[in-house]
Parts: sequence; structure tokens; C-alpha cells
Amino acid sequence: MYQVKLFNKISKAGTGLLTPEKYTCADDFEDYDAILVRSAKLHDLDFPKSLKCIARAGAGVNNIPLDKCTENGIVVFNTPGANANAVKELVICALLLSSRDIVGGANWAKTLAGNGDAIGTMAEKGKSNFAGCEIAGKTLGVIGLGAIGIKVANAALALGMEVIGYDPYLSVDAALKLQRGVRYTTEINDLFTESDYVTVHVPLMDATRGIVGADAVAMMKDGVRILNFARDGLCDQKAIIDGLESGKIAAYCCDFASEEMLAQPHALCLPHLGASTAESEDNCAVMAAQEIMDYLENGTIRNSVNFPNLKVPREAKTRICIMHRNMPNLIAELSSTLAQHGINIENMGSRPRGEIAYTIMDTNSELTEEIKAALKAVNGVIKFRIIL
Ligand SMILES: NC(=O)c1ccc[n+]([C@@H]2O[C@H](COP(=O)([O-])OP(=O)(O)OC[C@H]3O[C@@H](n4cnc5c(N)ncnc54)[C@H](O)[C@@H]3O)[C@@H](O)[C@H]2O)c1
Ligand SMILES: O=C(O)CC[C@@H](O)C(=O)O
Repeated sequence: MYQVKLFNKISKAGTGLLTPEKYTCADDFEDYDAILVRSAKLHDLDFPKSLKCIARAGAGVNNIPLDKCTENGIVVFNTPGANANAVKELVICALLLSSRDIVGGANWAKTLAGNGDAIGTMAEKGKSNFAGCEIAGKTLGVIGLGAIGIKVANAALALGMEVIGYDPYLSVDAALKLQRGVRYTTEINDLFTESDYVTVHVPLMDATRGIVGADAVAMMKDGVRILNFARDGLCDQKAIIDGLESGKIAAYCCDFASEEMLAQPHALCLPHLGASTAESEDNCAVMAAQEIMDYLENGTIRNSVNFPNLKVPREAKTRICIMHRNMPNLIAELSSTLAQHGINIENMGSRPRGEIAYTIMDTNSELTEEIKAALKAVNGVIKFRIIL
């Protein structure tokens, strides 16, 4: 029986796959095999020795201490693309919200209540306070052409915008999904100088923190509109507020609220709603639950952000899963350790990822405690698990 600790409200579409015959899901376990999480911060959590994997029902993994997980042989998964459409739709909404004072207009219209037949005339009189501009014909700069950035770029093109995309790590797969009309640039400054709207869709890491900072804002067109539905730290708060206060930035629309930003009349802060649709919550939870099940039951790793992906067809009753350092001769040492104990390997697979690697070996032989101890003692082995 595996125990899965839930750190957020996770859709039943996913938790329902973790059937009671094999799994217990709860939020109050002490020792558990897996974590299923959305945005809860795990940096200060003491992981139990029993923890084997963490599945992030979502894209961003900056709420998870990746280095600590890798050092302890804990596999971290995310759910690439599972919430991309939900975010894309909210970004399209934000393009419009940043162009016209829809929220201000709707709030003002509510204040007309009680004026009966006069409401129509009053609305016509006051509406000019909420006028704006159209997005068609304007240029949108998309920073980050991953699952979300591609969808945003293609949708904006379909709405009649010119689109410039920037992503120094653009994959071939991603490039093939981009509509031909999207102009790709390798110079982020070109995107900053040419765009009427800038939208950010990169992960938050040291390299991307403040990617939209004071220098970038200074380069932008007067009256630029900036959207951030990725992570708060990607747009430097001071640079955005200075830009809003000077009028350089006409509007900032984001998925994160802070005291300072909420005080800005031309900033619109949403409470991290990008992935909050029924469809996206189901998609993420299903993918995350499947990743956990496949890893716990078969040792298969897919969509990991810290270990290599590996799937090996099961060809014997006992499966040995070993997370280890990527060092010369280590795999030979593992197999010779087994050979010294008369263990035959029926099937195996191994893949490296930077400094670490993952190896699966299948055998029909009995593994005694002595053999397990000998495998664990091989220099470079981080974690070792037997699946029967
Ligand atoms: N608001 C929300 O609810 C919500 C929902 C989903 C994702 N997100 C955020 O959006 C981010 C993007 O999500 P995604 O699903 O598109 O992820 P993704 O991994 O598919 O795409 C990220 C892209 O960023 C690119 N990139 C990395 N570093 C870059 C850099 N320095 N400059 C330009 N591009 C760079 C990568 O090459 C990749 O193509 C996530 O990391 C997450 O933080 C927010
Ligand atoms: O789970 C959420 O609501 C947000 C998820 C989002 O931030 C992500 O990175 O996928």
C-alpha cells in the first residue's frame, strides 16, 4: 500500500486514479511515499525517508527544493502543457483587460443601480472615462515559447496582432507548433523596443528573475502594456511601479497580488487564477497521479524535472531501481556485484542526466538482504528500491 500526501486541493479526476486497493491519499501522513502538490511551498519541509517522488500538478516547480530532492533520490515530476490552455485563455483576457478599462467600467456601472430609467442616459454620459484601444494590428512580444507562450502567440496572431517571440532554448517540437506568422527573434531587446504589449512565459529561476527590469522598461514604447501570468519575480516590481507612475507603462496585468501593486491604479492583479479552470485542474491532477503510479509501481520516470526519463519493459518478477551518480564504471560495478552473488539480469536500462543517472535492472533471482546491502554500498549509489 502506497501513501500519497496531498498538499493542496487536488482534483478528484486525479486522486480517483489512486485506487484504495493500492493507495491511501491524505493530507496528514507522517511517512509517505509520494507528494501530490500544486503551489504549496515545500522548501522548509522535512522529507521523510520513505518519500520517493513529488508530482507537481502544474508547470512551475519553484515551490520545490529541486537540489535537495536530487541529493536524496526523490524524483520530481511536473505536468507539462496540462494547464497551458487555461493560462492562454486568461492571457488573452488580460490583453483585453489591459487595453480597455473593463473592470473600472463594470464597477462604475454597478454604482448606477437605483437610478431606474435614467441608467441608460447616465451610462452613455460616463462611458468615455473607460474607453481604450484595440489589440488588432498591435505588436505582442512573447518571452518564452513553451507550452503557454506558443498558444498565446498563435492565438494573438489569430486575433489580428503582429507577434514577436523570444526563447533562446526553443525546441524543435515547439518551433513546429508555432504559426508561420510569428516572428522569432534571438534578440530580446528587439522584442522590448518593438512591442505594444509584452507577455512573459518563462520559469522563475536565477537566470530569469527580473527579466523585465528597469533597463527593459526604458527600451519599451511609451504606453506599453505588460502582462505577467508566469511568476511574480519575473517582472521587477520597482521597475513596473516606476513605469506605471511615470506613464511609460499604460497598464500592468498580472496573476499575483502585492500591497504595492494593488495600490497602483493602472495595475490589475489577479489571485493566481491562470490554471484555475475545471479542465486544467483535472488535466494536471490526472497527469500527476499517473506519473506517481507509474513510478511507484513500475519505476518508470516521465516528465521529471530532476531525473532522466526512463521506461524499461518489465521482463522479470523483481525490479531493482537505482538512482546514482553519473560516474564511470558504476553500472559495471552494479552488475558485477549482482554477478558475484549469482544474480542474472534479464533486462536493464540506464540513462544519465547531468551529474546523476537512473538505472533499472530486472531479475528473476531472489535478492537477499546481503545482496541489497552490497548494491547500496556501491560508491555513487544515492537511492535504491526494489519493486516486486
Ligand atoms: N499563472 C499560472 O497559474 C501559471 C500556470 C502555468 C504556468 N505558469 C508559469 O508559466 C511558466 C511557463 O509555463 P509553460 O507551461 O509554458 O512552461 P514550458 O516549460 O513549456 O515553457 C517555458 C519556456 O521558457 C523558455 N525559457 C527558459 N528560459 C528562458 C529565458 N531566459 N528566456 C526566454 N525563454 C526562456 C523555455 O525554453 C521554455 O520554452 C511556468 O514555469 C510557470 O511558472 C503559471
Ligand atoms: O496550481 C495552480 O493553481 C497554479 C499552477 C501554476 O502556477 C503552474 O505553474 O502550473
